[in-house]
Amino acid sequence: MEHILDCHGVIKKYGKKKALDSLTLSIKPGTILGLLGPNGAGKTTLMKLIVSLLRNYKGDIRINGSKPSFETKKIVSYLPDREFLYQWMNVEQSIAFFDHSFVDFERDKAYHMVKSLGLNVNDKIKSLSKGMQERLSISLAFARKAKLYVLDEPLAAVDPSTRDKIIQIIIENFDPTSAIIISTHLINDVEKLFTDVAFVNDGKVLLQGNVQEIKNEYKQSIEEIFKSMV
Ligand SMILES: Nc1ncnc2c1ncn2[C@@H]1O[C@H](COP(=O)(O)OP(=O)(O)OP(=O)(O)O)[C@@H](O)[C@H]1O
Repeated sequence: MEHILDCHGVIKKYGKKKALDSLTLSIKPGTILGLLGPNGAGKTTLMKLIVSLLRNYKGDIRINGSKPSFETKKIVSYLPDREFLYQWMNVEQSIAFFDHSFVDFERDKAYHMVKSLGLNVNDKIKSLSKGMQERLSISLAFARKAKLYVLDEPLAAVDPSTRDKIIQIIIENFDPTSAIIISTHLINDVEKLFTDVAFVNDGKVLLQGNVQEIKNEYKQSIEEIFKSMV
């Protein structure tokens, strides 16, 4: 089966600083990968390379067989780790904006998701709390019918019960011909979402594999294994 994402020996430097140091990672369709690593491990750098926001790297990155480019952006839905919504818009205008921006955007799905997460279409973005904006951002990212979803710390600001609800929505809507990468520090809270995890530290992948197989092998929780490795 062809990988949706293949990264091989990826090196990315900022000046003399090596943010990624021969990083190798691959993802098959049907994978929900937790990208786990401490601050500064290289998670955001890797995600920005995948979504073609950063260039000038060494090694090889392939998305569905192609190098990251304007073309691959069409099949990758990206949720950055910073606010990206236009504050002057309301929820409905944000949905319309995404609808115009992406051919794979499913407007009805977006309406359904924002509604089930307790948002009103007339809510002004600037009046929404950080957690409410996160609910909208996640709805917009998942309303695209993408091949690869790249979500940088998407669940940090939402309360635990909303987090569970979002996890439920992601699982219910997950198309097994696609794949998701999610970076997070909230290992225990979101572990149930992952089929696979990759531990990243100092720009390298220390361990990647299926969650259940890793747990069986190490006989510890993912968080315990993670803490013993990084
Ligand atoms: N624009 C930049 N210029 C210089 N160094 C950078 C830049 N962006 C990131 N770095 C450095 O690259 C390394 C990896 O950073 P990155 O943001 O990818 O890590 P991260 O795993 O996403 O961290 P966090 O969990 O804190 O968001 C860090 O040492 C960081 O200081």
